[in-house]
Amino acid sequence: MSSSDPLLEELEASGPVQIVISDEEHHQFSLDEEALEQILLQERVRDLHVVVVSVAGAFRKGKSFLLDFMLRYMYSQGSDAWLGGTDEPLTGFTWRGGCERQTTGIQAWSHVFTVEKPDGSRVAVLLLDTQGAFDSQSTIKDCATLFALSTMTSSVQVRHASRLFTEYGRLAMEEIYLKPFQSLMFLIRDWSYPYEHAYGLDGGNKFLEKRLQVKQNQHEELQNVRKHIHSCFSSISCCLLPHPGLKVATNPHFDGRLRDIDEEFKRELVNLVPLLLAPENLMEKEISGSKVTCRDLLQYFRAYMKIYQGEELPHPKSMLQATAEANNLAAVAGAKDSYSRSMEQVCGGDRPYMSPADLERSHEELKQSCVRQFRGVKKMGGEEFCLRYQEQLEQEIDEAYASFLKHNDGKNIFFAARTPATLFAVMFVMYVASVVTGFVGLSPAAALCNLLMGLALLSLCVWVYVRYSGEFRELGCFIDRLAETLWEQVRITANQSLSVFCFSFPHLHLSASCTENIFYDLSRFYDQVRFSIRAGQKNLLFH
Ligand SMILES: Nc1nc2c(ncn2[C@@H]2O[C@H](COP(=O)(O)OP(=O)(O)OP(=O)(O)O)[C@@H](O)[C@H]2O)c(=O)[nH]1
Ligand SMILES: [Mg+2]
Repeated sequence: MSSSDPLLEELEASGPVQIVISDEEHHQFSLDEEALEQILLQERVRDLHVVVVSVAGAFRKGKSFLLDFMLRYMYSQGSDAWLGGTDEPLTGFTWRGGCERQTTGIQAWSHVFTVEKPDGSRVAVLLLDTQGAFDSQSTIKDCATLFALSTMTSSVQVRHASRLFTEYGRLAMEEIYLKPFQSLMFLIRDWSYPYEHAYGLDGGNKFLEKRLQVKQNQHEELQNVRKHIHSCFSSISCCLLPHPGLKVATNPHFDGRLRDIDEEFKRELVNLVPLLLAPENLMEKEISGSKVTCRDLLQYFRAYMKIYQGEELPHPKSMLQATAEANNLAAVAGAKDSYSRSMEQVCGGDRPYMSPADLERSHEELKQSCVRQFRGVKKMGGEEFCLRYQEQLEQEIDEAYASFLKHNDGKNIFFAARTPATLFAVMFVMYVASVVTGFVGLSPAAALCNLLMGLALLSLCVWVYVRYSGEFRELGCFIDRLAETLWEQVRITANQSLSVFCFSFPHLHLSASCTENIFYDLSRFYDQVRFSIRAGQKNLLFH
């Protein structure tokens, strides 16, 4: 790869990006949409299905530390030596020792990895780090918001045991009959009882099974959590990790190098990370049964963030509503993007001028196919809800068409020459008028005509200068508008005269619509003829 390779440059510049910002004072969170857009809307990944891996849990437990090993795995692209050199400091998401919290809000790794799965599909992998819960500065609502956000947006969440959000999942469940969350992995660190349950996934799963058993003598609430957690997540697992050693936990100068980490911990880490990130284990984010692309994920973030900005914790129903809304918005965005891309190919910047009728025909065809695409996406919220978004899509497509049309008009050489042509015409008419009026002795009228001719000439000079230099563009637009108004006036007057003419000579068989907009209809007529010839229907020519 050369150093000017954009992917290489992006890799070199990659780092943690704050996507959810926490306002400490007001206990509010806000989404940095621009930052998230820059990550998720990169051309390389925006249409790929996304795997979102997040690590959440109590504060100061080593979440960012673990994520940095995940980053090493992702960057090594399947190499066996992914864990790194013995003296390499651990970098990536910022981590440190001590008892003061480090990560706030939600951070994403700016580089979205692309991985080919064994079935040949390419997926995008996004890594998220979240603020730790239960620190002294956050309220219960803060913790709940962040947990819920990362649970709702990730396909695999690694976290310490918590029961806070299983309730959300359960209530949403009642209405959609699908498991609302995907994969949850409890990670239990500093496990001290390997003689009862061995380190790793097997021991962890056995431990979890035992813990999730419902017993009659348990408190009802605990029983409920145990019952419901399985109905909320498609898969739940547990992994037990050994203590990483005293240097990791207590040495203030520890910089993450492998030399200072216990062998046993490293051994388990080598097993754990591929369980989450190996191509065959990657799990795409799904919402209501359909896989989500990076572009869709942006909509979900926006929708969820909106409902978490209120004073209260949102009701599960509004979470469901937000999901349905985002679901539909994502389908709108996907369909509109298909429309814009196809139209770009038909009449984009580098394509030559196209006749308005051909353009309209392509627009209608593409609009139909994009609406079909929208309707084909599995969506939540019912038919009526979906119709609202279909209308929005149609409106957005029409708006995009209007700008494509304008752009296309701009490529028409006659359209571009309209202003100077009009000004020339004004000058010519005024010149003739001044000669005639001068000849019959109406000298004030002749002077007025001369003045108008001079003004038209001045406008023409200014217009040429503006077009050439790109300065005083406002003035240029004003002259364009003035010329257009004049042109339109002349056109309307000409049409009206033509109507009167047709009315007086009906045997000419000029249609009524033709008199309304003769120029446009003539071009349509011409296109129709051309189209008919192309279709081999030569008889249409004589209609
Ligand atoms: N005991 C123990 N310490 C660990 C483990 N993993 C990392 N640490 C240490 O935990 C400390 C905190 O690590 P971070 O990754 O910053 O923790 P965090 O959970 O991201 O912290 P916040 O962002 O503040 O919530 C560091 O000093 C790590 O060396 C572990 O498995 N066990
Ligand atoms: Mg952290």
